[in-house]
Amino acid sequence: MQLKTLSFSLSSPSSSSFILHSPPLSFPSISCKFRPSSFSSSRPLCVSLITISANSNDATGQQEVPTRIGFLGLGIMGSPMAQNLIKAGCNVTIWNRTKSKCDPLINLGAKYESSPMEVASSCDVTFAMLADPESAVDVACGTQGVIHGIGPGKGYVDISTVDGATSKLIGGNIKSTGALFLEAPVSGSKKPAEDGQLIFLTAGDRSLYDKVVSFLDIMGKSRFYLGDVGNGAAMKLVVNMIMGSMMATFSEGLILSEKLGLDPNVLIEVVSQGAISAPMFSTKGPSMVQALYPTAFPLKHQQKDMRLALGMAESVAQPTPIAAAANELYKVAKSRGLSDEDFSAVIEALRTKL
Ligand SMILES: NC(=O)C1=CN([C@@H]2O[C@H](COP(=O)(O)OP(=O)(O)OC[C@H]3O[C@@H](n4cnc5c(N)ncnc54)[C@H](OP(=O)(O)O)[C@@H]3O)[C@@H](O)[C@H]2O)C=CC1
Ligand SMILES: O=CCCC(=O)O
Repeated sequence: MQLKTLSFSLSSPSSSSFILHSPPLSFPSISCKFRPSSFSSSRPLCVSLITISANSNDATGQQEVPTRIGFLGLGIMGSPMAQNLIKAGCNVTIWNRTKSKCDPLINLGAKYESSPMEVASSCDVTFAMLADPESAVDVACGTQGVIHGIGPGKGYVDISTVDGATSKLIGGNIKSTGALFLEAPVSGSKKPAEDGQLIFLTAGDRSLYDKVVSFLDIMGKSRFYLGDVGNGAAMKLVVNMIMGSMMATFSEGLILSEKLGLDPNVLIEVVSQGAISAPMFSTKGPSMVQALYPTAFPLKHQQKDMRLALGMAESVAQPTPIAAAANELYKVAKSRGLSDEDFSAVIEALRTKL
């Protein structure tokens, strides 16, 4: 193994691409973050990358780094992710169904196009961060969708949390145009998105992964390359299935401690010092005790992920009784009008009148 430091400049947004001399495509699948030294958008950005090469002869590899970046879907996650790209000096073109959400990013220097098709047509690589399978398919493959603007030499990176079948459908349509496809769902919520600390779970075209690592490293703290399309989606859904069940059982514990006359804040403290300590409990617990649910991860999306994870488990005949029970709780919470609250509002589904 050889450690190698590479530098390149993103200071020429008008050129369509530039060449980064890179190692062969054989470096390990797990990479850590190396942050740019500055996030000022007013001067050229120098990004330093350290890549691990299994081969000391790297003179053969030349990697084209895309310069025109598209970003579709500017919700809770997409907005700060696109903002980090803009602040890092990238040349970003945006689109969102609700146009008003584009305005703050346009003020930061983003270009705007009026459809996913036009964004894909004007960019080298287009990222998308959409709500669910339906919106991800519509934006990629609908009448004004990405497939009508993308083609050979371009790439599409779908960061939305969807199931493997949806990702394969989108990937197949993108690749039929001659473009490359990468699924790249993320772990980490609103704050990690703002702080550029997301964890990317990628799968698909390895050559596209290699082209976009510098952008993933602006938005995230680590990245995994997991092979064929569907593996990133599956990993994401397993993680979120665990998270959804954890939150449901944590909610039961908080409610039960209250009913028993215990101080739930003390419960949170006890949990935080023991083997089941988790950042999620410490950060969300105190607000839950106050019945406050400021939205970082909407409850409707958590229920969507439980539903998709259960479907995935069904497809391989794997029993997941805990997740199935937790899913029912999220469905009750949705029926009580809590869809747009943070998913920690699932605790409300457990409140009963004595
Ligand atoms: N929030 C979180 O903590 C995390 C979320 N995720 C996943 O990331 C994705 C986005 O999440 P988040 O940003 O929180 O969600 P939001 O609900 O805040 O944003 C959803 C985005 O999808 C767009 N959208 C929804 N329906 C359509 C449609 N039919 N056509 C076009 N665009 C549509 C919305 O547009 P509009 O503004 O017009 O409504 C918006 O841009 C989801 O898949 C979620 O599961 C992953 C990790 C963490
Ligand atoms: O999909 C949402 C994930 C939220 C998190 O990882 O904190």
